[in-house]
Amino acid sequence: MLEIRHLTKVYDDGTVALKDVSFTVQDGEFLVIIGLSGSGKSTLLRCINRLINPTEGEILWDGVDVAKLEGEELRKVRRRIGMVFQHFNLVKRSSVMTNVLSGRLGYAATSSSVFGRFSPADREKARQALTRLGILDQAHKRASELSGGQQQRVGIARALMQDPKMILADEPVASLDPVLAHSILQHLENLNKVDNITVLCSLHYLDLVQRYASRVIGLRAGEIVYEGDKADIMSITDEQFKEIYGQEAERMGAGLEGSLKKSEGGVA
Ligand SMILES: Nc1ncnc2c1ncn2[C@@H]1O[C@H](COP(=O)(O)OP(=O)(O)OP(=O)(O)O)[C@@H](O)[C@H]1O
Repeated sequence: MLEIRHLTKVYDDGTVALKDVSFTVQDGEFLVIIGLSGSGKSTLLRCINRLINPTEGEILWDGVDVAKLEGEELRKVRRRIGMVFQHFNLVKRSSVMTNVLSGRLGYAATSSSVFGRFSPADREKARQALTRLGILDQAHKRASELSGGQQQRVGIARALMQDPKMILADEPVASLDPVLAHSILQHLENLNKVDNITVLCSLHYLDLVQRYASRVIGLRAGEIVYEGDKADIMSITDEQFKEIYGQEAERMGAGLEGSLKKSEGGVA
């Protein structure tokens, strides 16, 4: 279980990005975070794995306060938290395989992996991850040669190499078209349902929120202004969604489900 208690982040320039944020995430949830641009979604996700250091508050993960960890203890916790980024964050000139293997670096006992000598077991694990994401045939291409949807699948395969207990996905489909967005979210849903990996994901289309979230929190100016479970999400109106999200809120469009069968990455 993840318990965020009174989390506050004030950046060096005085910007208050999170203000006394508290919520709990049970293991196995698919929590979606919604909120306008600038509302604090990225800051919140990045505080949880300490890519950003919170100013105040606790991040209790199975009772351990991640906000207080340092050194080896922080490294051990971090390697169980996969991260998926809007712009994929791949090393574009490296191969897909190398990018996926890099997800294993947190487990490296020596520096050998840094120089490209991953163990046969790690390589097999990477092949399995790529197979699961449907892109094993791309393994030896440069990451830059892949389409956006394929690159995001590499990003998920890389996260999978960490044997994550939790995945933080920061606007993972914001750079993708609707069909690819569903394909990527289906992969995350598959990891959530089949492997019981907790997912925390920021999204901004109501259709996607309703389709994938088991629970939603809404942020506005760094504060939680909405919390809803599956039933609440399904009954939310466009007007209510706009109240939380602002006028930018929109639907991706009807009739997508039918076209998914043809998409390149549906988890059939
Ligand atoms: N390094 C930083 N230094 C100062 N202010 C920052 C920094 N990073 C983010 N902010 C500010 O903190 C607030 C929250 O930003 P954050 O990126 O977390 O929001 P967000 O909801 O993820 O927005 P977006 O969807 O645009 O990424 C914004 O006002 C932003 O300008």
